[in-house]
Amino acid sequence: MSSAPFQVMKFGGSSVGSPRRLRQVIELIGTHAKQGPLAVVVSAMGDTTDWLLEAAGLATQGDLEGALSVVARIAHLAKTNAAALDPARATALAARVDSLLAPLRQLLQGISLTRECSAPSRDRVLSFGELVSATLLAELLTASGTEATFRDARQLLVTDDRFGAARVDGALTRERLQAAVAGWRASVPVLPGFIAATPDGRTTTLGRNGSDYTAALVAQGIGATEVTVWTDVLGLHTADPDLVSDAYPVAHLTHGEGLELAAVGVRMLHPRTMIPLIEAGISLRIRNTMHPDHPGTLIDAIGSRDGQRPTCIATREELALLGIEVRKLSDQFQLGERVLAALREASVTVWLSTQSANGQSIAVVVPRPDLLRARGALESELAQELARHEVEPLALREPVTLLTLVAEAMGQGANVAGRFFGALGAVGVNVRASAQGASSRSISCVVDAADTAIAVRTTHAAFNLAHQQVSLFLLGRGTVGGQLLAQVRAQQALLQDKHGIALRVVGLADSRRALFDAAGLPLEGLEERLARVEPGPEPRTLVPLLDELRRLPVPILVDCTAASGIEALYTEAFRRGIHVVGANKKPLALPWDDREALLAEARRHHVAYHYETTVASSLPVIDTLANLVRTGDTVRLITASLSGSVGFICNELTAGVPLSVAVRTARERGFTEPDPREDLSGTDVARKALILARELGLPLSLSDVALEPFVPEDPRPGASVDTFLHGLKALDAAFADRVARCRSAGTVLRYLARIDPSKVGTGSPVIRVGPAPVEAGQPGADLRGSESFVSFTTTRHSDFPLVVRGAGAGGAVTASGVLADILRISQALRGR
Ligand SMILES: Nc1ncnc2c1ncn2[C@@H]1O[C@H](COP(=O)(O)OP(=O)(O)O)[C@@H](O)[C@H]1O
Ligand SMILES: N[C@@H](CC(=O)OP(=O)(O)O)C(=O)O
Repeated sequence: MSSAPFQVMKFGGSSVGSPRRLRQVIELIGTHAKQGPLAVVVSAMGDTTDWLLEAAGLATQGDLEGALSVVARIAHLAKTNAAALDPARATALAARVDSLLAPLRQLLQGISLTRECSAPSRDRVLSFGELVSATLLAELLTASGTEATFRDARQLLVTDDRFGAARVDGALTRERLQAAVAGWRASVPVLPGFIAATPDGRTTTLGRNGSDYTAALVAQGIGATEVTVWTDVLGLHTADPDLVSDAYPVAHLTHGEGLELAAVGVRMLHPRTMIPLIEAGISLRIRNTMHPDHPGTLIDAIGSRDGQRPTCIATREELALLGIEVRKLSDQFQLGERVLAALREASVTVWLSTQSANGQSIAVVVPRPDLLRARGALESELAQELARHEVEPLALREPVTLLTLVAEAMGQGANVAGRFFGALGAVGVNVRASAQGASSRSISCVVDAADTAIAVRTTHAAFNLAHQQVSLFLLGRGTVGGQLLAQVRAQQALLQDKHGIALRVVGLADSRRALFDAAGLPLEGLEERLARVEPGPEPRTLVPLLDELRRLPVPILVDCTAASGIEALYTEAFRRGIHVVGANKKPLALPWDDREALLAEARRHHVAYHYETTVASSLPVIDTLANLVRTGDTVRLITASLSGSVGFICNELTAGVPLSVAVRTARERGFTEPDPREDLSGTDVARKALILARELGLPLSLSDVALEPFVPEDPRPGASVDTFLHGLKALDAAFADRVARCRSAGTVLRYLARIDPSKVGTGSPVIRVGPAPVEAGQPGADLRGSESFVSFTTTRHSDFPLVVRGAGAGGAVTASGVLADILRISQALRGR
């Protein structure tokens, strides 16, 4: 037992920030200490380090009172935690906290008097967080029955005097640790992370999140084989789980991938943590204190052999992008070298640098807090050139975020860069600078801070999710809209599991109300929720919501309304890169030039506009016609029964049902437009016929349609729907008579559209819509229920027309057609 190798465990601030978590930590250490020798490294409790920075800032402004109140906050957190864990010794532990913090109070007083906080003073201030937490943890462990001792890291870790981000003297540190470890077996050593000291004993810090670096150095120094970093997430995730709710923990990574992730800014790993681990072949585990049974993430020399394993997206925020450009190209200039050397000299971390191929310009990304220093260094390095106007004034962009994709096997995948930038471009994120390492393990780019969340979510989804997220903004909560919501709800799981498409309804609106949530609206009771929203006095503009929609993955505006004037909103959507799926016929029946302009706008912005359901509901009519035309066939005649509702009414009439009853039933079954006059007047059929004719490229308009209404025009067009339905009774007898005459002639009454392109230029109407008797045996004679049919007579289909036939009306079928259009967009994008 005594020769068994040590285990090193690091507990981050999140693990010791509350009594509940601290209790778990003490239990974990107790369990592991029984199994073998253990060394513990601990961070400051919760946000203590941030608070210490705040206190130093206030003191520097001369606000001692403010600074001391922050110290009181820090003391309160420590005392509360300690008292909760060891109530019997609460008073003694509180006194301990006060005595530990007494020098901090003095230090802040000094800073407030001089109004200056030097780098060494700042590091001293910051050291108190870890000193307090490590001291208390050792005491609480001992009280709980696990013998533990505070070991001051400042006597073990030796660094240079670059305060704030000190460099470790590896050899000296190892020497000291090796000498110390012999005394660590009897009592668990508890070391403060993050802090160290210069050879002459001045306190330094290793840089933010430096405690895991401490743990790695300790492991290397004492010959441990494994370091476990305990935190508040189930391991290293495919992306920051705070930004991407779909991110998931990665089981196994190589040291190389870990190094890359740390180097590009994954907050949970200090940039230098991996180096001692790689040097000594030590594996790193990242685990969740609250789920000690979960294996978390293992990072070791082997990594995962799984070629399909996930790709991580790392983000580093709070950065600034500086651009330097030479006005005239000169061989002697060596701009890049000089810029990087000047920044190195000024101790400015450079997160990314990228030079133009000819060396004429360079962009560097630096931490925002270092910006002044970076500018100063560059301006003095290039002072002469700037004065002679040989160099452009420095260009600055802030705040920006560094976004990096990391994967060991990335070089083997096809077109990773294309997919990465393509995904960003598709959601309108501008890439300000980019770089791909020679290692091919990562590809980085710089985006505006405001775009961080959308950029991470989008690239994460493009590379990691077995499913593709599709964001739907649904207009209209009538029959079709309601059915669509029901179908999305019913199909969601299957679409995600079997087809890899995650449909998310992010918005629902009617003419006066809207609900929107970028994270997705819960579908249960959604329509009722919308109905409860207080309607605005005016029809509301949805354009601001389009601005939110455009930022989501695969944004689609789904129009299930019959609204007029909606084309303005479509145009706004297209301009924002939003696709449109419309069941609404009106935008397609606009004057020819307006319709063409609308379609051109969609093409210009490379977005889809699908409207298959505008003609015969979900029947594949538009698509079939488009394919005939695309493949070079010539359409000679289209005959169609395009109104499922009027078709249904014809069948009811044939069966002896009075007109007024038949219309009412059709409306109740959702076959008619909300106002059945649109169907009975033939306007709706005329629109559909026009849409079809226009698909043939015929620049016709509604006024070109020779239209005979099914039911004579309502003499009171302003009357309510109910009044109109009531009034239909007056026509029952005439219709019964008409049907009887058809029957005796061996025909069936139908309401047909005929599109005859040969009539173009003859003066006869190309499109005719009206009631027509159809002989038994002819297409359309035996339609059942609300069936529609479209028959295409073409050069290739001349003897037997190509017939598309089936249910052509009703909320459910139309909604299914809308859903199919939505899925077409998603599939086309995936295929691409
Ligand atoms: N790729 C990632 N995987 C996991 N966590 C991440 C990732 N990127 C950022 N984080 C954030 O890092 C946090 C853990 O790091 P940190 O704040 O240093 O914790 P601790 O206080 O335990 O050291 C997580 O809670 C998460 O919000
Ligand atoms: N307390 C220091 C060091 C550290 O590593 O903290 P954490 O383990 O909570 O990330 C910081 O906040 O930077």
